[in-house]
Amino acid sequence: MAAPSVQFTNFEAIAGSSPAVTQMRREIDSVSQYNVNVLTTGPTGAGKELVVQALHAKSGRKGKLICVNCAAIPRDLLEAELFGHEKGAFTGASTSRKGRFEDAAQGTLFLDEIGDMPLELQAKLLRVIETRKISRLGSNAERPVDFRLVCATHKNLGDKLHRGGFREDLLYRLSVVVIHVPPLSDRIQDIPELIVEISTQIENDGSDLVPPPVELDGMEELMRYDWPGNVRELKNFLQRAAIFSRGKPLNRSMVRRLLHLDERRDEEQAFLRNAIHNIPTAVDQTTTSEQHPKPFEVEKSNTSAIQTLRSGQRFRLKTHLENIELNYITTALELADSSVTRAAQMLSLKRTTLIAKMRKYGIFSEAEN
Ligand SMILES: Nc1ncnc2c1ncn2[C@@H]1O[C@H](COP(=O)(O)OP(=O)(O)OP(=O)(O)O)[C@@H](O)[C@H]1O
Repeated sequence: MAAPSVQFTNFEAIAGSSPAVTQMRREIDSVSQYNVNVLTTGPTGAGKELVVQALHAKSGRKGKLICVNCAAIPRDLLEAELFGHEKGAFTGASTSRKGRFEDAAQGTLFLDEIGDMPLELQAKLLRVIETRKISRLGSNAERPVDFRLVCATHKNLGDKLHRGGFREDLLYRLSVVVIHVPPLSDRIQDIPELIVEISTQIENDGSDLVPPPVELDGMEELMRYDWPGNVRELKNFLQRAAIFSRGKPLNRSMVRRLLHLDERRDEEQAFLRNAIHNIPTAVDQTTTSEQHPKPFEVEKSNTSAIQTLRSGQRFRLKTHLENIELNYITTALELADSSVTRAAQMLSLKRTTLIAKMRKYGIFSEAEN
């Protein structure tokens, strides 16, 4: 089986001129010539692999860039994948085979999701880093290997280390240089440049898709969104836009539709109305919990949490809860004709607590009474 190597990426393919991306490019530039281990960190879809491709492209190393995703290969196969095996080393090993360390000869070995590497293999990796030699499974012969090691993780390896899931000595070895790729929400000013670069990539990827131009109000909407799936989510969005916009430039309402923002808002508002109408009030003293489902019961039927958490996209509970809180407060104020007192009753909050929350979110109520 041929080793999975990836296309070289131009340094220029890393779009963005925010301070964070400028710094990232500078770090790639400085470190690429040296054969030191590099760890790239950052949330999923932020561009870690792109950094690794740029590091390899700029390194001048003659061999290939070989990628191994430690989370995608079953534990018991990962060792043979990395180290290779001799014929008969295990059931089914009918021929001998090189491993990825050997495939990366004079090139770069990229171990993605290194945080998922089992502890036993971490010990073996540490030894290879120290000796620059490997033994294929089923053989005691040591073979010299010449590779440059780059690893990536979206997990906090420090946390994993404290829980005993990652070796401290290996972490120090891997992180001679750490290049952090920040979430897209921390460099929102890069979005226009990213759209240009990614649209060109999509136009040239053989899919026949042509992302539409973006109007000013559409761009504002895109820059307001928090992109939990980072640049990958932006790319998916542009592919969706190319399919559904029928060549029309993207304005605010199309962007909202394609991001399903109105549906999310409607869902939350419907949930809120349902919840508010089921809160027993002073007038409705006789209401019992049997007659009206509690808000919790309404929430249990909501499958969006399962979908979001299973999607693999970065999810921030704090931001999500703040959005829900803000939505409840604004809707309660709307339903209460801006009366803070009545809105506070609807939300079962003290009036002073609601006022404090309104200040936090910058909400002003003219009909404050
Ligand atoms: N700065 C950028 N400029 C252009 N394209 C980018 C940039 N950052 C990311 N991309 C594109 O976004 C997609 C996701 O990036 P990438 O695969 O590098 O993310 P990742 O952090 O490695 O994700 P994961 O942790 O899920 O493996 C890719 O198609 C990549 O080309």
